[in-house]
Amino acid sequence: MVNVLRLNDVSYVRDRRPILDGITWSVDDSERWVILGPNGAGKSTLLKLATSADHPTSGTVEVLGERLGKIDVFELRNRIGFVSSATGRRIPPTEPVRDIVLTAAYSVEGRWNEEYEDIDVRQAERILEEWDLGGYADRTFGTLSDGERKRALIARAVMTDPEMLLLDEPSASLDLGARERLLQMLSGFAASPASPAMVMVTHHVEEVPPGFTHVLMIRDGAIQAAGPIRDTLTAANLEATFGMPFELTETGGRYAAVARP
Ligand SMILES: Nc1ncnc2c1ncn2[C@@H]1O[C@H](COP(=O)(O)OP(=O)(O)OP(=O)(O)O)[C@@H](O)[C@H]1O
Repeated sequence: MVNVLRLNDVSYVRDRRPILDGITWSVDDSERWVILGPNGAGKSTLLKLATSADHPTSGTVEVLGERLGKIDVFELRNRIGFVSSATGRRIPPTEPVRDIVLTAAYSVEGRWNEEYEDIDVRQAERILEEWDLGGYADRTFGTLSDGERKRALIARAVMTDPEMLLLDEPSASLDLGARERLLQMLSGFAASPASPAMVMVTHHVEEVPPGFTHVLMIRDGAIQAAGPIRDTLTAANLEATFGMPFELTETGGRYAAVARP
């Protein structure tokens, strides 16, 4: 097992307010984590540190074995796949889906006059098929549905064979069918030993893909619970995290929660 992310007593303070408070957490390459918590809990801020886009106010963050503040973060970022609504906004709407994936190999958004290697073109074709986008390669990003866009962004993120894949609410705004399709794909991807470590932020236990191994539950910037999903994703921990009692059920690796009357 190789450690890909390690936070030690991390705090992140803005406007004198602790947004993350005393977070100690680590992720190994074989693990697939879900970060669960209410709006404003600090989930995206945690991912921002994991992508090396920002530094903690105190404590230490090690990403892929490198301590933030001591290394060239641009080199590091090429080894991390990251999908969020913000990454989607950076893609030009006129960009064909094939190029969205292909340009990741060259760390650019929007094709210019680059010459692509055959090996990259073949890899992009393979990944497009894998994420069920083979028939969309010539379509432009602006013409895709939300579900297709999410898959295109994930395909782009995995194009560089990242050592860690970070997904910030990938199924937000998807209809039931698109959500289920995406969860099946994430679940299949998570099951492969060749896949990188994964960390996925969500608000909903229904969006936990089967096969994800661990859960980190946060509220007001502090960890409420963290550990293997089957021991940690409990009604008691949900109550501590979301501040109300829930009935939690699990069927075939899928979770559902409703408020307890
Ligand atoms: N740079 C900043 N300056 C001031 N406040 C910030 C900054 N970044 C985040 N915050 C605040 O920190 C809190 C946590 O934000 P964050 O986006 O990490 O939460 P989240 O758990 O991802 O929320 P959501 O589920 O709603 O996306 C929020 O109240 C947000 O307004």
